[in-house]
Amino acid sequence: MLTDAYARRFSYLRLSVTEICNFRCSYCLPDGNDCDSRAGELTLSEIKRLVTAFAKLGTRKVRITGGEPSLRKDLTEIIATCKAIPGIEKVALTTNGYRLKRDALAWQQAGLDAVNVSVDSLDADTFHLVTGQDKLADILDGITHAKAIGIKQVKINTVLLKQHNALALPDFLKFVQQQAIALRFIELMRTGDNAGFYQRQHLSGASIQQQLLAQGWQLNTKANTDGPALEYSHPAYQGQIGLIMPYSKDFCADCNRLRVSSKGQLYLCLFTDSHQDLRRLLQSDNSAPLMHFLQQAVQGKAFSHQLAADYSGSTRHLAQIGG
Ligand SMILES: Nc1nc2c(ncn2[C@@H]2O[C@H](COP(=O)(O)OP(=O)(O)OP(=O)(O)O)[C@@H](O)[C@H]2O)c(=O)[nH]1
Ligand SMILES: C[S@@+](CC[C@H](N)C(=O)[O-])C[C@H]1O[C@@H](n2cnc3c(N)ncnc32)[C@H](O)[C@@H]1O
Ligand code: SF4
Ligand code: SF4
Repeated sequence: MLTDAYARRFSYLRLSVTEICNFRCSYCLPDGNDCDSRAGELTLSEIKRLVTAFAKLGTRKVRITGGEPSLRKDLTEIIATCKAIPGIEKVALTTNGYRLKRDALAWQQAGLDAVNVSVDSLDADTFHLVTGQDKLADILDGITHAKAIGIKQVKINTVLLKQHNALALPDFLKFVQQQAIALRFIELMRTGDNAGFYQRQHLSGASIQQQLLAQGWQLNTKANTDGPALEYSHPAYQGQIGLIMPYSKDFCADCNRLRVSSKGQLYLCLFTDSHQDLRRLLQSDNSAPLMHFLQQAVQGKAFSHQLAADYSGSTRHLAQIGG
């Protein structure tokens, strides 16, 4: 099992498969792609070797992310490859939803267990303004479709933005009252590129948490491979509300995840400036050297990010490593 110096165990791999994205989310890639090349993206066989080594070291869940992972033409094969690796129990995807309606069935048939879709506003104009794409209705249809075809877990991610969705809690609550879906608010994180935007738009999730508790929402228990969200349920609501609050105390204490970028770099944390190139260890089916490297590398994982000191490491934006 991959275990770090603080006895944290890593059962969850976040694997980015591309840095490319077709959206222009104002907190992430406001000017669109700053990388227009697919050169150097991990190939299917490199992904297979990578995930095999992680699985032998105790990884049970792989979340495929990006950039926008659905822009990879071989995404369905990537899902099937990850799902077929002994030890991998759950294959999940984080997507902007652009290809959900078209491809969700193929992904589900390839073994996709879970999909998280970014929806920053339930108002079509605001959604357009924040993401640069006038596609809210399409993406909501895609979410309905993904649930209807039997993808076991479908969730929504909403970045909390002072200007755009700070006052929209009643709309989001109404949405989850009628839909059996978990909607998670993510506190906006400062990255290398978004300092000014962060200053203007960051909002703590604490007041939403207080409102939920005051209205009788109850914290759900977590599985070992779950991400950092605190998810709450209420008997009068079909869905759940979650909060991802990286600025809160002890957020990193139970970190269970590691990241590999689409170019095969190991990131021990979302916000670090040191990453290690794994590519040379992905050229052979012998997992042993890669497993040994990972076991050593994980000892260098810091206890926590340093966001409170405005330090984002070398992370310019989250499309670079998949959030
Ligand atoms: N700071 C920090 N933020 C994270 C971490 N993991 C997830 N997030 C934030 O939460 C966002 C949404 O995460 P998802 O890709 O939906 O994955 P998840 O929350 O692990 O999802 P589940 O597997 O459903 O629990 C990420 O893009 C990040 O913005 C983390 O380890 N550290
Ligand atoms: C980087 S995206 C990659 C996957 C896909 N393109 C998507 O948007 O779901 C993953 C998640 O990170 C979130 N995200 C991006 N930049 C962020 C930031 N600076 N702070 C908080 N969340 C951010 C997005 O809203 C999205 O839910
Ligand atoms: S958050 Fe996702 S969809 Fe939006 S620009 Fe970043 S990578 Fe693209
Ligand atoms: S910020 Fe780093 S240490 Fe903290 S939860 Fe995220 S990946 Fe883990």
